Amino acid sequence: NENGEVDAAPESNESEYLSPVTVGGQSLNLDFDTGSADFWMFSSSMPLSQSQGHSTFNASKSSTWSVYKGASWEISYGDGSSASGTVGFDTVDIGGATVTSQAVELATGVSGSFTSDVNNDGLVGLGFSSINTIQPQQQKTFFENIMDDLEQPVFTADLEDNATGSYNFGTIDPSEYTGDIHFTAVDKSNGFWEFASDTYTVGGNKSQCQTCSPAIADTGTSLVLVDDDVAAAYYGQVSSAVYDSSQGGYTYNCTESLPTFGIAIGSDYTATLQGADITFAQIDSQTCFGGIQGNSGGGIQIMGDILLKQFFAVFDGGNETFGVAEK
Ligand SMILES: CC1CCN(C(=N)N)CC1
Ligand SMILES: CC1CCN(C(=N)N)CC1
Repeated sequence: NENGEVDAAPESNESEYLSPVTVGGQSLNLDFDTGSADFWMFSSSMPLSQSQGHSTFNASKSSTWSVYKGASWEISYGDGSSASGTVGFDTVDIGGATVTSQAVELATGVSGSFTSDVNNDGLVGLGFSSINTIQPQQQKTFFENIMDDLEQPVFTADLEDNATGSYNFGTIDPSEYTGDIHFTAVDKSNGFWEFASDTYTVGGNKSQCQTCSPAIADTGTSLVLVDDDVAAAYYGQVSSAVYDSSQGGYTYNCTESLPTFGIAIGSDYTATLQGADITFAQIDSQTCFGGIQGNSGGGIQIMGDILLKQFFAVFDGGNETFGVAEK
């Protein structure tokens, strides 16, 4: 088996987690993103104005690189950022787990938010390859390529609050969680680790959903984005909360003690966040920005890092399930 384990280091404002990956002998810090399926890196063939401050991959320095002639890719993300470029194949090693011919996408252009995000040298998409953007032929993700060689066809995410956590490929490490892992079935038809989430709790009081959009487990999104009626119900219990369109979400007085928030993971477990773990950022001396926000009617609920970092998360490619445990 080819199990592998790497650190997941939180970026300064905990907006993302970065992990060291070796491609053709070159090491870069990449953002593992279960909400997408493209593996791409900043490259030496980008304008310096876009790559300054980043590590870049130089295909001509890799003895194992091969070009995917005529192929290209182009992706845009929920936050409006985007990237595009060319494609090749190389040996990818993530903490000892190795794929000898991984489709690797080299950026020839990225949007401003990637250039300014200097710790992020690219992404490892860990969603399903039905949403990979490579043309003329979609290519498999690192996990899809290695899954059958792993001890178990799983990867786990132990993201931490203000500390370095880890991603593990091939094993579920019992030292990383307590109690039971609560699994739910995954519907991969949209390319995400998607599951039903039909109830929620605010301050311990359970409510039935109204919009009831399916949820995805998404390591590449910072916040928890719930249906707008759920966000309104939550902040309705926070006396100083207002929807501040200039900030793009709900803000409140940082001195408030926030109610707990729970979200169903499938039909028999509610993942509950403590009030103290819900604030995402302080935006001025008195005002805080919530880690729970509405999805603007997006039709999907996104369980991002604000939630994932409070739990141990298991992505099971064999059973096509997703599970969380306390830790
Ligand atoms: C549905 C969206 C969730 C956020 N995204 C992502 N993590 N790459 C994009 C897709
Ligand atoms: C999936 C996300 C990764 C980080 N992003 C960024 N640096 N602009 C946004 C997309």
